[in-house]
Amino acid sequence: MSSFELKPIGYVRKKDEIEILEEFIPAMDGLSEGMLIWVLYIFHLSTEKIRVHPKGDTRKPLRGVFSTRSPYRINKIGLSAVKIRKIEKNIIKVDGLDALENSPVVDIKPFAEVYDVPYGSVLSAEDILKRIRNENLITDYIDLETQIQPNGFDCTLKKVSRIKGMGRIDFDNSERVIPETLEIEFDENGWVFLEKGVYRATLNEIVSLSEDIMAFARPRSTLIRSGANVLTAVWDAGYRGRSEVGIVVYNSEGIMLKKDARIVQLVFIKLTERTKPYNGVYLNENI
Ligand SMILES: O=c1ccn([C@H]2C[C@H](O)[C@@H](COP(=O)(O)OP(=O)(O)OP(=O)(O)O)O2)c(=O)[nH]1
Repeated sequence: MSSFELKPIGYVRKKDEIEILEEFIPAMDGLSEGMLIWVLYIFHLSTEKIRVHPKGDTRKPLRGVFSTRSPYRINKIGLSAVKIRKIEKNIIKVDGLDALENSPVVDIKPFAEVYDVPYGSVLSAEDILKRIRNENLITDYIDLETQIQPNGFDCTLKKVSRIKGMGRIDFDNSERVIPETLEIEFDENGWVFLEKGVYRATLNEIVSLSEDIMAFARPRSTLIRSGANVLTAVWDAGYRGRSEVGIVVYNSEGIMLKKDARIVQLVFIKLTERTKPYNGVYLNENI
């Protein structure tokens, strides 16, 4: 193919406003306010250049256009990641579109964390929901709406146990001993009383981390305000299981926890690249 044609699907009518052509209005179905989108448009006033001065500054030496964001480029294609502020019929109002008036728009597509964020970043609620839908990031939760948080996911109490005996930790795990535990029963109303001390808790949720996601966890602040804390380690990429955390009750009055209480928030972080997945003894634990 030596060349091909692109047709405009709309135009930038004024700052931060895209007017979609009548015939392509059905293609807007599914776009909503607040959504992050890529807008691909044409730098219609620019000319084709193969080497450019970065930022148009002639004091800077010429560079290959592929290593710059210059509008003077071979196919004159511009792209901008913007947030939809409002949709009015065929007008999409956005924030931060870096395009001149009358620029032809040639495509719009959703910004997708999975494809478009190659570097590390904390997953937002929307990203977590997508990964729950697409790759079962979390299953066996009780109520998605209650447990999803702006940048994390609240995990809930399945069972709590007393730690019996002593642990042993060495270098290569060959002499490792993980202490036994003794489960504490919930009463007939589903409550458990924990006196001052250290406990081990199992969470209801099954977490399945793909090779590009890890997680940390923090206690809910309500727990801290009640004089208790949750002890957590690192959730490795590739881990799957119903995780266990420590609970420390500092309050000499103790604490009451109800079955399924939300105790700890997981925060998911995307790695800079896919990594060798976790393959330790806790893989598929408690499933
Ligand atoms: O508070 C936590 C933190 C992590 N995990 C899960 C996820 C993690 O990937 C796995 C193993 O944790 P870690 O790597 O800390 O285990 P380890 O003690 O180093 O043992 P091994 O290397 O044998 O897995 O346990 C928990 O259940 N609780």
